[in-house]
Amino acid sequence: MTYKAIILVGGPSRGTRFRPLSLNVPKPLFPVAGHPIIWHHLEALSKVKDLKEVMLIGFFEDSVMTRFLEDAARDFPKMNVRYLREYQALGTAGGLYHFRDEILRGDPQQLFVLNADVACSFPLNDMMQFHNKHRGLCTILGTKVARENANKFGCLVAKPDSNEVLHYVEKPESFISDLISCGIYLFDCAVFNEMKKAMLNKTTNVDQDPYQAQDDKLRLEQDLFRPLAESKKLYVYVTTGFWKQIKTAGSAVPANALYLEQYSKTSPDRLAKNNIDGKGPEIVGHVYIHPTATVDPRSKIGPNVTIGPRAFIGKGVRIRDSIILDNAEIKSNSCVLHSIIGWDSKVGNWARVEGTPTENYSTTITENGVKVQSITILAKEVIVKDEIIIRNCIVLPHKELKNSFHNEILM
Ligand SMILES: Nc1nc2c(ncn2[C@@H]2O[C@H](COP(=O)(O)OP(=O)(O)O[C@H]3O[C@H](CO)[C@@H](O)[C@H](O)[C@@H]3O)[C@@H](O)[C@H]2O)c(=O)[nH]1
Repeated sequence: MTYKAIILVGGPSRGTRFRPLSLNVPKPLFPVAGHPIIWHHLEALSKVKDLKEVMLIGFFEDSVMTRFLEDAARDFPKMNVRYLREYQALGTAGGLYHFRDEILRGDPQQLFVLNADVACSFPLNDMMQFHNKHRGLCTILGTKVARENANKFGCLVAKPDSNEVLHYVEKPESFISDLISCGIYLFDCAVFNEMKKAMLNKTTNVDQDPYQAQDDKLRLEQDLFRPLAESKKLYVYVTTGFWKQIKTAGSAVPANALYLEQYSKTSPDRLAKNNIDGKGPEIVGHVYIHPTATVDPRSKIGPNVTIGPRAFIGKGVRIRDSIILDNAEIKSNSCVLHSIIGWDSKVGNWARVEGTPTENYSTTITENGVKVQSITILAKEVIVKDEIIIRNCIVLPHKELKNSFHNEILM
């Protein structure tokens, strides 16, 4: 059996909820646990035997992906990783259908398709085993979420014994199931025939099907999964591993924590350790420090912290549950909690940058005109002066903050 994989990376117009961080880097390339979000997808795919090619499909300009593709070629030399650009947003199945000849070249039998905006333990080999036991065309990776969050996802009702999907409803208005789609799929390549039918159905049955969006996009969720479920060709593999959607900028922080925890089990050498002689920063829990970062031995870091390339962390600094991006500086005795500190930003001495951990899946930034409690984000090149407190704020690039702020979006 030979495999290929697709990562649906979307495009510039889709990164809006990831602002202000997507102003500087496209969301799929935002670093989490020391690597771009989709690097983690590649790492998981690299462990699938007989998977030789990964195609990123999206509508970003080609140049956006160049550097990432070079790094991927270095880090995953056994896989050919390429970028295929849609001339416009074609929908989650539209790009696959458009590039079908390219995808089917070399005659792969099965195809993984992964949404870019998720953090996951990616149990791909388990999905393969499950997939090869049923007679369906598609296995969806499923997970359970809290009932009140379920309608933000594709919801599945499956037969308890076989896990055959009986109903698939994308973001239903009322509750139908707490079993949801993780946006990770394994298809038999024969699914392209079903896509062709879905495409024809869409172009000929305009106005007739209330479930279909009336536009020229082809979507896996609305146009393909329902007919596949009706013809008993759709199955769900329910994972107990971790999974989290990365929609807002703040959701990068919990995603970071999940990947750091994974490192602790699969590659503990990637994580920072306390020096045996007690010299060096005090490390609490899971922490990733880029080798080019400078961290003062009198600081205390962790848990769930990533410190990026060339960052500088001064003496007496306390950081937890945060991502410090490239070349950021946190000066002496400052405290950074539940926050993202943007590229080249500077936090002065005795300052405090603090957010609120959020467990829900809300993507709204304000409610009734008031900023909701969430991770604090300093975008690129923000300066926080000495002794200033920034709590529960989103700060746009190039701002200099000379006063303390709470619960605000600072433009
Ligand atoms: N290439 C390409 N990619 C796209 C397009 N539209 C969306 N994507 C990519 O497809 C993924 C899904 O994005 P959305 O369409 O925004 O859907 P969603 O709200 O994230 O919901 C999807 O994911 C959930 C799990 O995270 C699922 O539960 C849900 O059913 C659905 O698949 C993202 O990685 C996005 O970048 C497109 O036109 N072209």
